[in-house]
Amino acid sequence: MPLLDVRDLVVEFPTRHGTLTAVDSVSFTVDKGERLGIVGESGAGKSVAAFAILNLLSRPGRIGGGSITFEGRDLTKLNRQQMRSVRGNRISMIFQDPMMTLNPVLTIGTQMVETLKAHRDISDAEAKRIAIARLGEVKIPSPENRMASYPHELSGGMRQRVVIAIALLTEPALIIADEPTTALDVTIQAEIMSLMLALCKTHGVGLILITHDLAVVSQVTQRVVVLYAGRVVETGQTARVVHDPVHPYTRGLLAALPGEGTPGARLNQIRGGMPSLNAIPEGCAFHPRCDFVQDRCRAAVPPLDDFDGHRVRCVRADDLIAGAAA
Ligand SMILES: Nc1ncnc2c1ncn2[C@@H]1O[C@H](COP(=O)(O)OP(=O)(O)OP(=O)(O)O)[C@@H](O)[C@H]1O
Repeated sequence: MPLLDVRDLVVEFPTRHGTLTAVDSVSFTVDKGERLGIVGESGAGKSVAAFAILNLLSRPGRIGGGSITFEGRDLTKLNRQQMRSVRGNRISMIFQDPMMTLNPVLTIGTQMVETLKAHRDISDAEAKRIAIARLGEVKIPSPENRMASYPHELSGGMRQRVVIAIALLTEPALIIADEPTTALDVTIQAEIMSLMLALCKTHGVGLILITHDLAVVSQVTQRVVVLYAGRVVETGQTARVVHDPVHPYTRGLLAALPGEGTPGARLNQIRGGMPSLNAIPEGCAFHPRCDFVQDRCRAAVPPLDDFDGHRVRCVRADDLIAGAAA
């Protein structure tokens, strides 16, 4: 049984003009200790899917269907109190902005001790000992002294390290990290990603890494889900998807990665942009941006076809795999 089994998840936002579907029948699993990437441009539905897992959708967002089974329990059926025993305990979340997690008026030590004591029946001294050990693990220099620091006394990178230490405090089975390094300097981004990868391995913790960056997905994850306009368009082993992408959207994301020798330059951007939820194109939602579009692409949403464990939602997948598409 997978650690997390998200099946046919639908997330919708009711509005005066009708119900908008941000996540449309999305399924994926995460095994114990496995690292899964969820990738797509802004507006693909990545964060909304993650928030749905943790029952953190902001109103009027709601789960419109599907199931989210974690450690054998359907999270969509838990009450608030039951959910509190999962969130921040069995599943931790790391956000882009460390200040979404850190309280500016409390010292790092106080926050860590309080977090631990909220979930464990342990003494202050024991909680402090664990907190210092975790700060050491995320390579915070002189962790004992840092316990007395306030978040504003740390750099952005150090703050995110503290957030990672907090995420690990309760020995969760799963961490959901939503663009955890996007707000940091490029050099620090790589350091923090390597640290997260190492810690996930050491602790055997599963990871859902949400990002727009396939290069990071390739570095950190074992499997990947590519989302476009709320739907899975391609999924499979990361190495296979990155080396032999099939869906024109995945190919476009890879072609748009900065090339060697052109730091920061974004070549070959996919033309156009992600549609807004009230204007998702008929048929394949990607068809207006696709170089391989045919009439049938506009007719119906293509199925997610399985090519030996590599799944692709494109009616031209066979042509693309054979290199025969034009
Ligand atoms: N509270 C809300 N009300 C209405 N629509 C919303 C709300 N929150 C998100 N959406 C819409 O849901 C869609 C998916 O948003 P989401 O934040 O999941 O995208 P994302 O892929 O995580 O992008 P980003 O990288 O920008 O966070 C977007 O079109 C967004 O406008």
